[in-house]
Amino acid sequence: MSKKIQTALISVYHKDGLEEILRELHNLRVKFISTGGTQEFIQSLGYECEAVEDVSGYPSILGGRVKTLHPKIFGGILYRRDNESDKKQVKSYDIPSIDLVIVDLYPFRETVASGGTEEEIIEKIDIGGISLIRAAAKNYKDVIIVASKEQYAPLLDLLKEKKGLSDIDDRRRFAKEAFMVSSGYDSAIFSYFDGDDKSSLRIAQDGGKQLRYGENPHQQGLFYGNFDEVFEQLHGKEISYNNLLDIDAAVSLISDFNETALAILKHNNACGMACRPTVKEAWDAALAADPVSAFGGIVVTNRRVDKEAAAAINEIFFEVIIAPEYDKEALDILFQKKNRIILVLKSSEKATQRLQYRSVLNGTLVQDKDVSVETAAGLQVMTTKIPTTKEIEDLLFANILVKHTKSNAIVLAKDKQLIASGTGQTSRVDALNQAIEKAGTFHFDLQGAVMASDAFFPFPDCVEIAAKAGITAVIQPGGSVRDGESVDYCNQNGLSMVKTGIRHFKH
Ligand SMILES: NC(=O)c1ncn([C@@H]2O[C@H](COP(=O)(O)O)[C@@H](O)[C@H]2O)c1NC=O
Repeated sequence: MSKKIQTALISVYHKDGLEEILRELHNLRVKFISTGGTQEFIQSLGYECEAVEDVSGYPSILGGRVKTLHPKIFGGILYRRDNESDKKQVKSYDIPSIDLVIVDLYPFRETVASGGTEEEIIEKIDIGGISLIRAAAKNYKDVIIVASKEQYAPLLDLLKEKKGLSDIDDRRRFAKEAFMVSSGYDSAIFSYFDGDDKSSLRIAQDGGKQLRYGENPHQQGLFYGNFDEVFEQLHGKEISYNNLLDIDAAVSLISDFNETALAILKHNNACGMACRPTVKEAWDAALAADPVSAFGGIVVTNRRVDKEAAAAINEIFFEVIIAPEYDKEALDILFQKKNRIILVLKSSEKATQRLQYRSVLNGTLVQDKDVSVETAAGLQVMTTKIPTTKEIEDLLFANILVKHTKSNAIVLAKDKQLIASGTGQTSRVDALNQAIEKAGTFHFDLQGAVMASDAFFPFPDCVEIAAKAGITAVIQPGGSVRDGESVDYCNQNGLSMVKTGIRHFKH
């Protein structure tokens, strides 16, 4: 059954965006009841508005901690319009009927994010507003609840197109959104109190985006997150589930490099990467590692893409390009392919969360993101031979790459260029053999190249194979009971080896 709005209770923290709603409600002769600041705002626009205090007969107390929390307000929202006993009670206690509630909660998340003090944060835990939302949403059969500014547009549609008349489906939709707001709000409060304890997991992610499908077309997919906060999409088709996985891997990888770098990724692993003075040179060197795999991949760089780089990149087919900036002429070239996704990385900080979540069995695994980036100062030389300065640069370069490669992983590099990697293998020897074979396929000379391993060498077999292939320096976490055997082999065969003490498994 359609219901008409007669009285609206409005209590909003941020007043902006309300003007048009007030105008429409006023045109529909809706009566306003409001809390202090909101009442002042409504009256400043020339509309009549009754104070909550005048309805309840009770002042706002405790510095505003208690203002709407009164039976006359909550009775007016919660009474069942088709229940005779409720109707009698409402009449006898002189409770007004409230059929629209508009709330914008205290900005709790924002206060935490802006580094507010504990006292400021606690005061931003909204009590009355959240209660109004829950009450109105519970009684959606009779009441419309607008629990955030996101719902102003749907409310305006209702006011303009349906002259304020709502049916039960409309009101239930608003109620659903309201519970999303209230549960998200409480989860944020819980997370703040929980801090680093992780005593239990409450995740509230608003606004899930339906993707075309999941990993495969027969699977459904959704993305919960704020893509637009991280990227500006300048061009191309809709981003898919697999694109998002690759984009995440690409941004994580490139964020670990300070100098000009470019990587090409396929299925979350880098199949090409190099650091060079210009993006074009980095592209050429990255592509050389594996021009076959690069086809259809994701390109990411940490520098502005110019015309020269764009022209070179444009020569092969790839799905996505990510960069912090593009020259206009570069975009003219890159726009040539209709579906190509062109992204501006606006903020790499906002691109990542401190924690990683993964569904396992009937639960969720949570861990800190692997943000460790090893430096020369932290390396411990294990062999009598000390790596040269150039080898150390290559070792650190390869070590970052191996951290971002699926385990078991081996990365071979030279002159800050990825030569080849062994990815996601069930043994470290297999990973190394895969890398050596691939280097051969693309005619790389491994003489003087370095090897990085994501975890320690359980046996000396890897250094034996590597030495025979021409590798001269090795970086690994260390920690195997047989480290000594690998070190002995290196010493006898003129290799240097450093350990980082940090394992980088990526399962
Ligand atoms: N204490 C209460 O009874 C109460 N009732 C509503 N509020 C909040 O007060 C704010 C609006 O206050 P004002 O209209 O005075 O600017 C809104 O964010 C609303 O969610 C309250 N404040 C916090 O709990």
